Amino acid sequence: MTYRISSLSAIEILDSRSRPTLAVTLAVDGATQVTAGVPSGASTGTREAVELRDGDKARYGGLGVTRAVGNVNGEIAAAVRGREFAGLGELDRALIELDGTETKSRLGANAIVGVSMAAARALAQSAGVPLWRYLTPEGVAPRLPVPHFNVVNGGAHAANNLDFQEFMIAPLGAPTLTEAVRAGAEIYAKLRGLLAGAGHSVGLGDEGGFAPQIDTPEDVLTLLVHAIEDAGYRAGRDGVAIALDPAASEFHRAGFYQVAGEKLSSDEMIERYALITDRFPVYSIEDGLAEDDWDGWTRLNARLGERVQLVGDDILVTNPAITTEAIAKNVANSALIKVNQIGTVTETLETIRICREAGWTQMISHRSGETPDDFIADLAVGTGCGQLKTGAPARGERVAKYNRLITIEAANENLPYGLG
Ligand SMILES: O=C(O)[C@@H](CO)OP(=O)(O)O
Ligand SMILES: [Mg+2]
Repeated sequence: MTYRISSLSAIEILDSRSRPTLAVTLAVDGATQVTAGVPSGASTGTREAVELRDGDKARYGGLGVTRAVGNVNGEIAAAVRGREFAGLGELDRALIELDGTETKSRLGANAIVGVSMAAARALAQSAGVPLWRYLTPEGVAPRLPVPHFNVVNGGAHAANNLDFQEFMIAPLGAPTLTEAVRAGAEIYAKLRGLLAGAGHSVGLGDEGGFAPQIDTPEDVLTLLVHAIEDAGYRAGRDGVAIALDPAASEFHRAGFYQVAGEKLSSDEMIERYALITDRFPVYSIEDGLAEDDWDGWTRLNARLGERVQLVGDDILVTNPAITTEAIAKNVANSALIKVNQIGTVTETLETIRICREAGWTQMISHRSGETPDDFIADLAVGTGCGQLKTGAPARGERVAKYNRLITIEAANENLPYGLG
């Protein structure tokens, strides 16, 4: 079966950080139009596909995306509208070829990923199946992922507080997705009370988590365990576990990891994580070391990889070739998956496949700049990877994804929940 893109256009809208991004609208074979909102990161890996921004300081301080919008409405639409495609893979390959650069910098990864996401949605619609089912690879069993609620925000996602970027609670032991969301919301409420009671700010960071002025990651973890237990849950893998994303590239300066006033070598940082995972129910650490510290990553994986999930984000950037190299070098045991880091849905699915076949786990992820688009909820269910991180259980653009998971669960009682 083939299909034709009958309409394709884009406009500039705002993301959750009040920065411009794209909404791409597309239809196939004259059917109803669908839209995709393009996400955008703040702590980006240097090898990510490149977002095209206008650079015109007079508009949005240079962050406008009218050139990327123009590329969708102009060159991309001219190249793909009316043309026959056998499927999403063929369209994505055409977009990659049209762009012609390694990093999608000519037309913009933000332009290309919006077209790719909208096309996937339109194809699911024309096949008469939910998006998650359309995205399910052959031979893979879909499942509802463990939501990873980022309840304390630091690093590049909040002003002047913690060095570690994300402290997430993950209800691994919840019986269902809906109960996992309830646990997340109840613990979030308890945490607000604990923070306020201790005189901390309960202002929010970019991903809806609290952004208190607390010095050390260990102090935050102590509070989190309290919040989990006060809410009536068990802290640990059989209840509610904790996942970290220190986003260490951001505090790796002059060859040292600079945490809470200390200057740590790679090996000292690794030992700090060993202590943290001994003391607290931390089951997963993403970007524990910097993206250019591959040797450190290998030692981290040798030291903790047997008992802790070590997730590569900035170091892998959802890139199939880099991920393949990282697997060969044994630098981690898990990959963070962000559609806009690589720029097409097809390449994203390819990176997921590579991980699955190597026995690496995968966690689907939002960006710190989001729209209410809930594409990634379906991607997480369809690929059966068992993990999704999409911020706190607060703020509309984050809650949209969790609510989408609840809706999928309600309509599909037989879908299993959990890591798998
Ligand atoms: O580091 C991360 O994992 C992401 C999402 O939480 O942040 P950003 O989108 O800013 O890169
Ligand atoms: Mg990260």
